[in-house]
Amino acid sequence: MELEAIPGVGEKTARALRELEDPAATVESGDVAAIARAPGMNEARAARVARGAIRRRHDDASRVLATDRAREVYRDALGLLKERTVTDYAEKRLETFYPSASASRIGEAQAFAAEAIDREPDPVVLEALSGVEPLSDPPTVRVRDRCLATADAEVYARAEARVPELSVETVEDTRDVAELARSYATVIVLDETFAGMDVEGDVHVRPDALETPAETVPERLLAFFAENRERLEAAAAVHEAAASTTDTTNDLDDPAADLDALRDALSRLDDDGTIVGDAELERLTAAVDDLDASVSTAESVADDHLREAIRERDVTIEGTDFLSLVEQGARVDSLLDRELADEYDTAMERARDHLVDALELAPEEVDLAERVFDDDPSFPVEHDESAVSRLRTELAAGRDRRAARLKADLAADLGNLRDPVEELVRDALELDVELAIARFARDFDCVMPEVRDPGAVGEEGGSARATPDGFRLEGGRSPLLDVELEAVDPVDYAVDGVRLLSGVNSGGKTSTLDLVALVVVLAQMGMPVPAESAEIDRFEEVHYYAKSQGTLDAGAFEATLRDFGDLVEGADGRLVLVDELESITEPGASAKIIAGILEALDDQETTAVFVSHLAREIREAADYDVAVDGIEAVGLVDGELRVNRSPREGHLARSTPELIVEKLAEDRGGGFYTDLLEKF
Ligand SMILES: Nc1ncnc2c1ncn2[C@@H]1O[C@H](COP(=O)(O)OP(=O)(O)OP(=O)(O)O)[C@@H](O)[C@H]1O
Repeated sequence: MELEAIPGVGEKTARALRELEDPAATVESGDVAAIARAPGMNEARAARVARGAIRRRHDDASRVLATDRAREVYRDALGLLKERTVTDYAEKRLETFYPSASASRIGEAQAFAAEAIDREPDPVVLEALSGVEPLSDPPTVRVRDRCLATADAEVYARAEARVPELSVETVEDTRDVAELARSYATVIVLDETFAGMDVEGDVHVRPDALETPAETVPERLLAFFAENRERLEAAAAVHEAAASTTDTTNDLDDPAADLDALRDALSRLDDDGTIVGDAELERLTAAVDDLDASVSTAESVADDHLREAIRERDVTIEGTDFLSLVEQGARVDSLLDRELADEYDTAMERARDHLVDALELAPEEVDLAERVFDDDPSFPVEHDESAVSRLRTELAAGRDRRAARLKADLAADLGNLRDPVEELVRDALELDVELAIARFARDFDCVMPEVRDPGAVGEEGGSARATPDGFRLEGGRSPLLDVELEAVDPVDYAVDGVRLLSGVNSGGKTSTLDLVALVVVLAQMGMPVPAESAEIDRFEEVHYYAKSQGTLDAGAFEATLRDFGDLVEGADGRLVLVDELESITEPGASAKIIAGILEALDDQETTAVFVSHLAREIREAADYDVAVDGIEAVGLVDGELRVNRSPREGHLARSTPELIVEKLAEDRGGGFYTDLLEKF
């Protein structure tokens, strides 16, 4: 796939995306975290790329959100969903859901959401999700005791790119390789031509070394798993929590990775990528570290023994010995040797035993240890430094061999888990996306709406675009209202064509427009909507104009009129929601302007609701029979309006002033108020 063909992906972004392992598949997967792994990419940009890929797949160039207020409603809708995520990933992933006019895109998103809303948002699963994050690549580890060698310039370049962990050295002949083997513990030669050479040291000829990084640099896998340990454990916990809930709707597919194998592998790995939990490696490591201290303690053990022995011994010196001692400076140790030979042997025995015990030496190491204490007798006892050094070299080599073998074994196990854990984590993160949708649906008693093909209903044979069927809501309850959900009165409202919506002050006209906009935006995102039932046309564009704050100056007024000029000349299949357009200028002119706009829209296949307090005046100014709906006050109770929030079709609602005059007329029984009432 041409990455540049994705809307919003330029040359620079495409170049970054090409750094991914499988750019096309990753971008198509919608996996925001995986896309965000491209260099210089963050999750917000990754979400835009994923959205672009979705648009491309569905050949969807629609721009449903046509006005600022429509975009605000989308942000609110997205906000309600995002509030219900646990992970940052799910927040960003939800941004790939946008209101679309493409039937196939809406269908795809609806299929995802329909499955999601069946899930049970179990608190244990949500808790477990809090530790899950997308897997991250640790910084490159430098391995200094191993190198790659080649005589080929091309192989050299490839080796540097593929295995940045190791130095790559140029060699021309076996002598060069031998030279390298003296500086590096292990040399991996990449050229077949060196096969069969006889060089001392740990030298391997492995032309496939670049293709088998798990063997060549097991450290890479170990570092990856060490870095991601907590995320992996959390993802495993999510799978287990999901599997253990009583509700089977929570089951994830069988986890991609064998969780026991994963836990076992992780238990063998330290946070710095080294091996833990191997008694033999621990013994060898401790032996190397404690060697000097143990030698010196062993000396003390021997000295203590000798000191004790000497203290308790009566030594008789023959006269000649004594004389030679005095005259010739004969050494005391020769005397010691003779007099305390047995004791000295015992002392050395104890020193050796101490060393073997303290370092927990294995039988094959004992021989070297014994040589540390087989010097000439002396007091205090002295060790043989070169024997200590040999022992140290032997132990360190044993430790390194063991560590290398364990690393290779562990890397082999982890290599099998590398791809499955990607899936394990992605499934857990995707579960969070689904649970957010499920919680949203539950919190607001949502239903999956029916998104109709425009013109598909009510038109014989489904000819070209028919009269719009608009929208039909039953029991809609807007989560955006400033009252508790329990206190929200459900709203029924169905509109096809162009309507004026009249009603008392604070009756809920603006809230009705908000509800309609929210339901349409959510529905075209493929999401459930807060209603008992909802059917909507698949709108090409949503134009929602909020009420202006006060009268506009001449310039702003002209700009607004131009907007509406464009609007009436626009394409079919739009939803137009306008709130009290009259507030932009004086009432007389407003009524004429609104009437003119309604006339123009009525000729088109547009669904429109204009909220206005000037319904009567507009009707008079219009040259056709404008349809008017009304949010009615049922009456005034204790100075408070009782309202039926569901607009009544074909009904011009009485205004608040009219209602108050009516009440006064009733109270006083005739006179001024009754006359006044007649003027309405
Ligand atoms: N369906 C509803 N359920 C409960 N309360 C509602 C509902 N709709 C609106 N309200 C309440 O009424 C208030 C006023 O609603 P809204 O602003 O939509 O009325 P309006 O008819 O547009 O008012 P105005 O004519 O003054 O512009 C809201 O802030 C909300 O508290």
